[in-house]
Amino acid sequence: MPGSIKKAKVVVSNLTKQFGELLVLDNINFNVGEGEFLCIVGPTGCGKTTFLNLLSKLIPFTKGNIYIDNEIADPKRHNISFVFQEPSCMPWRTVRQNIAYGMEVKKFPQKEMEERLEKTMKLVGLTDCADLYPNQISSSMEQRVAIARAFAAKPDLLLMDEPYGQLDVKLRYYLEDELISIWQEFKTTVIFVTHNIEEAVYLAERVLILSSKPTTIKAEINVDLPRPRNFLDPKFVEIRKEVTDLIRWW
Ligand SMILES: Nc1ncnc2c1ncn2[C@@H]1O[C@H](COP(=O)(O)OP(=O)(O)OP(=O)(O)O)[C@@H](O)[C@H]1O
Repeated sequence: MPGSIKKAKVVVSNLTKQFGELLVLDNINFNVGEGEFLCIVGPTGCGKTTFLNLLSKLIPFTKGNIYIDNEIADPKRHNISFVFQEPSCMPWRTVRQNIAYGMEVKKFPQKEMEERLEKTMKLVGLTDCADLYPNQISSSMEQRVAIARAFAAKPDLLLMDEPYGQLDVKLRYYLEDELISIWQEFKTTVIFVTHNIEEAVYLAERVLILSSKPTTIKAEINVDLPRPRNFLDPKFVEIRKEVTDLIRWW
């Protein structure tokens, strides 16, 4: 874990998931540091989405446990936000109202809500569209709204499931930089799942590499490169190759 991270925010302990006879996740153990950006990569069908669903307690696990701030993770007590591959905006709310939603639910004081709202919209370049409705903006803009909403609500843990999977490469590079800016500003603890090894090495402080089923953690790679990262930096290329070699299942 990078030296700047002192405290474990999330502890995943002996996590096991079976669907009937099918053992998907097999005794997974790891910690996520407070404010860390962790990426998870792994072969198709190894259980990445299942894993995020377990973390957010959308589905029950077979064995093991997840702790947040040393307590058993509980969606009633902890704020676990999720950003999916498909943007999910409420069509009857404007951009501003969509971003404010999580803060309203959590009853943020009005002044704090307005400050965070303005700051977030600026960080993701949405200030000029604040009063538009989701059907008036592009789907990449909608995804920015979903991401802004998730960060604005001060989650204990933010789970991201391939949020840029549908976007073209150029736009994705741009949004990845934007994501790092907002993460650096709010110091949120993030778990980001992706198929894309380059994306993982670009974003993460640490990459967890999952095996194929029954899935375990095959390796863990620290990415100690300065930001903004450069895809052509020989050290970047070296880490990308290391992750690729570890994930290779063909
Ligand atoms: N509700 C379910 N019932 C039975 N099996 C399931 C269920 N959900 C997922 N699985 C199985 O669990 C395994 C892991 O699925 P999951 O979607 O989590 O993988 P993934 O790594 O996210 O896949 P991908 O890389 O394609 O996104 C797969 O074999 C899938 O068929």
